[in-house]
Amino acid sequence: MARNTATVTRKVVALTLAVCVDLSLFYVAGLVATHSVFGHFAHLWVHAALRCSALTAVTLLALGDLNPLLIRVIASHSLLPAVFETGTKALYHEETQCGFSADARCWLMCAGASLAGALFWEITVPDADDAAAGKEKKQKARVLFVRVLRLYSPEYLLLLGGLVMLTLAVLCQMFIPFYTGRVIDILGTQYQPNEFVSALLFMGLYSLGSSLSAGCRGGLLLCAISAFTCRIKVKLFGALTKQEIGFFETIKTGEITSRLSKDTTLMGRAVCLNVNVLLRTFIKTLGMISLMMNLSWKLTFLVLMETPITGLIQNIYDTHYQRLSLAVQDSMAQANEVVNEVVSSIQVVRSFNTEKHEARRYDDRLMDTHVLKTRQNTVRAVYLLARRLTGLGMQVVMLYYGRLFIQSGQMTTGNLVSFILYQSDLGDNIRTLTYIFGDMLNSVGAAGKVFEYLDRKPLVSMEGKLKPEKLTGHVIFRDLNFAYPTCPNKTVLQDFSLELKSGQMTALVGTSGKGKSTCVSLLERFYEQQDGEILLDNEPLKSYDHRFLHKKIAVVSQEPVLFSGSIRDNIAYGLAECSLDEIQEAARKANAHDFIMKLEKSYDTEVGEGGGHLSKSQKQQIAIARALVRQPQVLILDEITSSLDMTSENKIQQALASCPNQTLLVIAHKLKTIERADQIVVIDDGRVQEQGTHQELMDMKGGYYKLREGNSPQ
Ligand SMILES: Nc1ncnc2c1ncn2[C@@H]1O[C@H](COP(=O)(O)OP(=O)(O)OP(=O)(O)O)[C@@H](O)[C@H]1O
Repeated sequence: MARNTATVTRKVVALTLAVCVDLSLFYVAGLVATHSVFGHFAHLWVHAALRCSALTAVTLLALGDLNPLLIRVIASHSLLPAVFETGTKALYHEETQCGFSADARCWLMCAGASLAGALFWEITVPDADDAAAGKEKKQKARVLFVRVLRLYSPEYLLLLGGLVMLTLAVLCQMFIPFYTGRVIDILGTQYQPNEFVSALLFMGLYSLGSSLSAGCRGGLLLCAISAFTCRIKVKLFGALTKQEIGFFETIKTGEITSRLSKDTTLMGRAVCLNVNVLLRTFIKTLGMISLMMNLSWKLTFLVLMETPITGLIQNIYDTHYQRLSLAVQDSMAQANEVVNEVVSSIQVVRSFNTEKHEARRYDDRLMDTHVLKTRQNTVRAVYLLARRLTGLGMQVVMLYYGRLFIQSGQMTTGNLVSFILYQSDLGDNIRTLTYIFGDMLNSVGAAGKVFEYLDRKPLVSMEGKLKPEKLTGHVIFRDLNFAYPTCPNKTVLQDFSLELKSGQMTALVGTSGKGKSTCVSLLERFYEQQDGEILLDNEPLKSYDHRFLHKKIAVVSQEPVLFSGSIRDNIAYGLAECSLDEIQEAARKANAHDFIMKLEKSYDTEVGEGGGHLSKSQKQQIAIARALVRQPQVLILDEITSSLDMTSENKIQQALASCPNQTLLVIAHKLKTIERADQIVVIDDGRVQEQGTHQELMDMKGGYYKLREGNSPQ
């Protein structure tokens, strides 16, 4: 706080000092000028340079630094009288005495003009100084914007059509106020039917042309936007599904769906529509200014003085509004997250009777959004008030001068009416021009988030190319060290080494949370180990082609996951060509065929969302069939017996025994089911504690023996 006060004081002192020095120099310059013996203009320019140097020195001394805005203000303020005088002399052979006499009005005019100019520059013209963080952000936004435009390339034809229509619409629209003024003039003076009819005819033609072109423009641009959004959504979805599993654990589902649904739409719509609005407004503004100049250049300059003030208000508003918009977006994503979580776990919510608690949680999140939205609306209300007041003030001034000009014969009543019509539109256009930059940055913000995901390289690479014709399924885990990306400090596997011999059954056992499923996740390449390597047939796992690997290594996990669709679709999931015979064969092995045939549409029965129409053991059997139909070389069964009855379990065991060349990795808590395994590996705290056959381990009376004893009721 104290620091802020000191800074403000220093700035006020600097300003006062600069004004005093400058006024003294300006006054002295005026006095000397009147008695000058050498050329007026040389004198004027020398003084301009002197003032410029003095102001720079004073500001540097007081502030210790000069930013680009200050340099611009100082330079334009010091040089304006000299430039103005020289220009007037060169163009009109006149002298205005603005720079020659020590006139305070001249000083005020120059100060106002240089401030307005610098302000306008600051708002509209980008600064090349990348050092400032804000500027860097804008620079980045521009790069993103150009990138979005490039992505529009397949729709360029539609966009071009839209732009042509847009130009036509704007040009036609611009002439309507002009003819309105003309009609008033014709009616106000001596009525001439021919002129009246022709003015009306032109007005009608221009209105028709403008409406038709505007309609076509809208249609073409909306088509382009729709095609673009679809393309980006598919692209983003593709990029997302390629990310490693750790990515989905760190990013919330709500955030991902929000990027996919909202940001892609915002990016497509806003960028394209912004370009449309920008061009339309730009063409219109230029046309209007030239028509207004034609009607009265003095009044036009007066009206344009409103621009820097509007720009400043707009700039302040944009900064606040954007910040609040981002906060609202985030807060809405958090509220959606609660809904996603509750809907997907509704059974848990019901059984723990936490409906009210969840509703409160949702309410809390919505309240955050509400507070932010209220703030956003307040900012908008204040902005609208400031904008209206400025506009109103300018209209009063314009009407006052308009009346004077009509009285002095410089314009007609019709001219003034046309001028007023243009002016009301011009104000809006200039506001739009300034606002559109803020809005572009906003929409580009959404594009930035989409690109962030599009450009993200998955941490677990999928670029392996190896697809050997023969695979034996010999797996080696060598000196693995692994921690999950979400808990990088908690080592789950430590110096973990294990060999899965080809065609043999290996069982991983151990108490909960010791790292058994983690081995499976690493074998599936869901994560990348920090140290060590996993070899499949003596080749690093990562060098295998992604599709090939997941056809050759299949997993049936603890929680079977099915997708909505038929049973047949679910069993053949991910396989381009898979006959019904193969599907039935796999279903028979998984002991699923009998129950499937009893269903009304047998293999074409819909399983419902997440397999909701089936029981847990039926889902598990289909998941097993899905793994078996691929005829994998390495089959992993992660605790599948928990949801199977004894008959199914026995049948599946038999079926698996009929594939003698398959490497089988089984994780089991029911130790009875793995007694016949070729090797049993006990895992404790991420290491192999002991390994051997059932009998060997029982004889050792170690960890396995204890587990077995604890397991004995089974
Ligand atoms: N996605 C994850 N992110 C962070 N930590 C995890 C993740 N999955 C598992 N863990 C942690 O890693 C450790 C080992 O988990 P893992 O699932 O491999 O154990 P497990 O032996 O298979 O247990 P269970 O028999 O209960 O399935 C546990 O402490 C667990 O909390």
